[in-house]
Amino acid sequence: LPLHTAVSVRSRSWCCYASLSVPQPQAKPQLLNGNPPSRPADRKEIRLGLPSKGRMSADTLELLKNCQLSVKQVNPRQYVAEIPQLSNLEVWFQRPKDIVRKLLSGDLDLGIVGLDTVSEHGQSNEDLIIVHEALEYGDCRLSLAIPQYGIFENVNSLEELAKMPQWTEDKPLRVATGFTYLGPKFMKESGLKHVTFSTADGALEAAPAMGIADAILDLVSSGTTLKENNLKEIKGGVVLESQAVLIASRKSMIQRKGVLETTHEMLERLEAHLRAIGQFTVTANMRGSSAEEVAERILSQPSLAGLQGPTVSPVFCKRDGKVTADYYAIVICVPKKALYKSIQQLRAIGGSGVLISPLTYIFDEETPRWRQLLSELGL
Ligand SMILES: Nc1ncnc2c1ncn2[C@@H]1O[C@H](COP(=O)(O)OP(=O)(O)OP(=O)(O)O)[C@@H](O)[C@H]1O
Ligand SMILES: O=P(O)(O)OC[C@H]1O[C@H](OP(=O)(O)OP(=O)(O)O)[C@H](O)[C@@H]1O
Ligand SMILES: [Mg+2]
Repeated sequence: LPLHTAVSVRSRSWCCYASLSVPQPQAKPQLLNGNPPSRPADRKEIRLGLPSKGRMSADTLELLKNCQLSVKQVNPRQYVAEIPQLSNLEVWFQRPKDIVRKLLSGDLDLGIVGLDTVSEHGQSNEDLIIVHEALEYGDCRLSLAIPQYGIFENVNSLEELAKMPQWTEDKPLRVATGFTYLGPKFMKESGLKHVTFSTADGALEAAPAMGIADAILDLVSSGTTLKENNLKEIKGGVVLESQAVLIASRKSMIQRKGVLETTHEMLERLEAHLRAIGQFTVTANMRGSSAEEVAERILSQPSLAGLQGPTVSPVFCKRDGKVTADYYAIVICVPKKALYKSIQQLRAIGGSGVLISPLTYIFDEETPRWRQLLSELGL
């Protein structure tokens, strides 16, 4: 019977193809390196999802470029690209929420999106792992906001909002939000009983003035949009602080060849770069009688200790036929914020010819996040 069934189904489908007299337009598969796309289960390539547009997109490409992981995209409307530094990796440009969905469905292995998107669309799914939780861009918060006017004029906290007599079972607080998972969860955890939600894709700040909602729950960064729409945040109303994060599928890291290694390389470069962007390398010359004496002078200044103490090297010159070292070259790392104070302190102890250079990477002996990831994966 199985054989018979197989044959008959096959012949039926042959018939079906034969009856199509008009050639059908076929969706042209997107080719990467000349290869047709493979099915999720048997694909060999590693896939990284990056935001295709919106405010995260340019900053994500910029960060990767600064980590020497430039994305090679043929043109902005092509959704597939590569990072030549990472072999066997495909980059797919997708909307942030689709990146999270596709990580869960196994169609992507890694992704960069805002923490808000992971929390909303990942819904604490165990397969999603946040590999780097602070990529230092896309900063915003998911926050509850209410009108500055009318019955809300003297309401400044979530507690006060909850206590307002206006909210009853028949007439609940109406909240407009795009965060239909996190919103109700937050309100429930905050003990607000009489609440209903409505949703929209954008421009939520208009909802209270339009009479559609009493409050909104949306992303805030500078606060300008709220202010321009006569809305205010309230104490205790922040659901989540968000910034860009690197996420990965647990299943992919464990099962798909090469995903864990690629995650490690990306993590190392990201950590080393993000550590470096806060620092400058400072080199200077100092007159001194010995390297130790120069080092002592440097270490007497609070802003000049560097990451692991100063490097001091003799600068040799020939005088009266003899090779001597009257000067020493010093190299230290200085936090960008403390740069001017450091220069003043260097000058005060006799530093001259001060050169400042940006740093690309600071590699530690070991990356703490990598250890954490391995333990989370049980490896
Ligand atoms: N005002 C903001 N300031 C900083 N980061 C923000 C701000 N708004 C959003 N973000 C971050 O950028 C991510 C992408 O937001 P963006 O508005 O580009 O796309 P989206 O809202 O997901 O889609 P769309 O608005 O096109 O429907 C958000 O998930 C969040 O992490
Ligand atoms: O605090 P601010 O700096 O003013 O930023 C907050 C605004 O930015 C986002 O909107 P976006 O620009 O993405 O428009 P959208 O509503 O169409 O998503 C967010 O939804 C807020 O409306
Ligand atoms: Mg938006």
